[in-house]
Amino acid sequence: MSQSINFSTLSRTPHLLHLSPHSRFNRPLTSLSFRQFTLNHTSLITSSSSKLLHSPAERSVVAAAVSTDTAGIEVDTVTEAELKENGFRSTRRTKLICTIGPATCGFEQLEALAEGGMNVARLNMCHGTREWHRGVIRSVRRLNEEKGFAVAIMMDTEGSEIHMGDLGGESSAKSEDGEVWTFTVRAFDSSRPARTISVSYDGFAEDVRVGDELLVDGGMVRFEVIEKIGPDVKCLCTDPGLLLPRANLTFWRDGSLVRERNAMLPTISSKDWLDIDFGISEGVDFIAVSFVKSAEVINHLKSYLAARSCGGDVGVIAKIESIDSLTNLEEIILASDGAMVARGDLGAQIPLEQVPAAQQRIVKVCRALNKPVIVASQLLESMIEYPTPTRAEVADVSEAVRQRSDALMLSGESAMGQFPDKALTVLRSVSLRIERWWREEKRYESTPLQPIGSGFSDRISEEICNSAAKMANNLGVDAVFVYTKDGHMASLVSRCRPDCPIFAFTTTTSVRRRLNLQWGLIPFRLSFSEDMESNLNKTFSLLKSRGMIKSGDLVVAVSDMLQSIQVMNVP
Ligand SMILES: Nc1ncnc2c1ncn2[C@@H]1O[C@H](COP(=O)(O)OP(=O)(O)OP(=O)(O)O)[C@@H](O)[C@H]1O
Ligand SMILES: CC(=O)C(=O)O
Ligand SMILES: [K+]
Ligand SMILES: [Mg+2]
Repeated sequence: MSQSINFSTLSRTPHLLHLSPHSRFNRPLTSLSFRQFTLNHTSLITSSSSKLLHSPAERSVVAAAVSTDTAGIEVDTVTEAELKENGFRSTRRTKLICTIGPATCGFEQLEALAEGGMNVARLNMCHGTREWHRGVIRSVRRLNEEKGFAVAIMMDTEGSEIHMGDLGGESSAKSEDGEVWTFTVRAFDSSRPARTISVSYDGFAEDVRVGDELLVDGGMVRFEVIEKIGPDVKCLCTDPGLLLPRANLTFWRDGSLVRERNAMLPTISSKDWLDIDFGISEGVDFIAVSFVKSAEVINHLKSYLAARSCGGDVGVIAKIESIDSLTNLEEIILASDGAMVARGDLGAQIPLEQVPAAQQRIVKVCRALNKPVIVASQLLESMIEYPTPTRAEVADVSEAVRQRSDALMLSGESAMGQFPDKALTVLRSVSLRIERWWREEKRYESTPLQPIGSGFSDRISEEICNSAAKMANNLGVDAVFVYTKDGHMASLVSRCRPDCPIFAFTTTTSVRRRLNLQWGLIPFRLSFSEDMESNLNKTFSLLKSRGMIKSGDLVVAVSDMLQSIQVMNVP
C-alpha cells in the first residue's frame, strides 16, 4: 500500500486535499492524494455561485439542490449582521449562557438577551414553577422560530444537596451579627415564623453537632450551631448577610466539610427525574446535572434518555461542584457531553483558594477529551446591583476567556439582577477583546492535543480537523467550513481553537442549537448532500447572496461525508 501526497496547483483553482475521494468514515483509508477541480466557466448555476463544478451530473445536482431548497440557510439575524458589518475575524468565539429568572423571563427581555449574544438560556429547576419554566421554554422556541435565533435551552437540576426553603415568598431575609436563628426540618403551613429557616434535608438535625459551622451559599452568611432541640437547630449568626431563597447549606467541623449521611443523597432525586421528564417533553437541548459524584449517574441518565429515544437530542452536562466530582473528574467528563465549573457550590465544598486551580484543571481536561466546558458563577456578581463590574470581575472573566473555555455563564446577574443586558454586554466585550489579544499575540498553545478517537476512522477525522485548523492558522484563512450531520466533526475543529471562526453547517435544527455551546462555532442549518462540491457551491451562493461572504475570501473546508480538506477562495 502506498501513502502518497500528490500536490499540484493551477491559478484560481481550488485545491482539494482528499483522502481517497469517495470513501466514507467506516472505510479505513490508507492513501493520501491531491485532487484538483478545473474551473468551468459555463456553469449552469447562477453567476454568484461557485465555479467548482466539473461534470454535467454535478452541475445538475447543485442546480436541483439550490432550486428546491426553499429554506436556504438558517442563521440568526445577529450573526448575519455581525458578519456583514465586521467580517469573519470579529465574531465572538466564547459562548454566553444566561440564567433566566424574574428579571428576564418576558418575551421582549429574552429577545434583548438573544440580540445581546445569549447562546444558551439556562433554567434552574431549584426555582420557579413548572408552568413558569414551560412559559420561558416556549418563548425561547418562539424567538428562534420567528427571528432565526438558535438559542439552546439548558435545564439545570435541583439535586438533593441541603438547601434552605423558599422563605415563604420573600425575596430575601437579612441576618444580623449575634442573632439566633432556627434551622428546622419542619414545614410551615402559613407564614414563616421570625428568624426561622426550613431545611430540605430530613437528616439535617441528626447530622449536625453543637459547635459545627453552618455556611449559607458557601460563606455569604455564617452561623455557629449552639443548640439542638428535636427537629430544630439553634444557630448564632457570626457573619451577617442576606439569606436568599433556596440557598445552599453546608456544614463544617474542624475545618472540613461534614459529609455524613447527606453524602448518600441521590444525585438525581425523584423530583429531578420528574423535572427531566418535563424537560424531555418540552424538548430542552441540555440537562445539567447538579452535584455529580461519579460517572455512573451520567451513564444512568444517558441510558434513560436513549430509552426515551432522545439520546442524541439532549446533551448531558456534568456540573463539577463537589469534592467527589473532582476526585472522579476524568471519568465523569468522559461520560458526559460537557461540563460546568459550578464555582458557587464548588467554593463551598473546597477552600476558596483552591477554586482557580480546580477551574483550570477542569477546563484542560474538557479540552483534552473534546467536551465543551462552561465557567459559571459570580463572574459579574456586583452587576446584580450595579451597572458596571468591578475590575476584579473583568479580570476573572478575562481569565476564563484566556483559558479558552467554551462558554461563560451569568447566574443571578441575568436571573434577578438589575442590569441583565449590561452584564451580557460586559461578557461580550471582554470576550471579544481577550480573544483578539490572543490572536494578535499569536499565542498558540505549545502542548499538542492528545489523540482521543478509539477507532481508526475516528482518528482520521481527528487528524483531518487538526490539520485543517493548522492550515487555517498558517495560511491565515478567513474561515473553516465544516459540514457535519451530528456535529462531531465541528467539535473536533472547535477543539483546536483555530484563529478564524468555524462555520458549522448541519442539517438539523437541534444539532444547530447544541453546537451553539461550543467555542468558535457559528452554526448554520442547511440541507446538504454527500457531494462536497455541490455543498460548497450551494453554501457560497447562499452566503454570498446574503452578503455574509465575498469573492476572494479564503476558506478551508472539511466534512464528515468525505474525508478531505479543501482550501479555496470563494469564487
Ligand atoms: N427561575 C427563577 N425564579 C426565581 N429566581 C431565580 C430563578 N432562577 C434564579 N433565580 C435567582 O437567581 C439567583 C442565582 O441563580 P442561580 O441559578 O445561580 O441559583 P443558585 O440558587 O445559586 O443555585 P445553583 O447552585 O443551582 O446555581 C438565585 O439564588 C435566585 O435568587
Ligand atoms: C452554577 C452552580 O450550580 C454553582 O455555581 O453552584
Ligand atoms: K441547580
Ligand atoms: Mg450549584
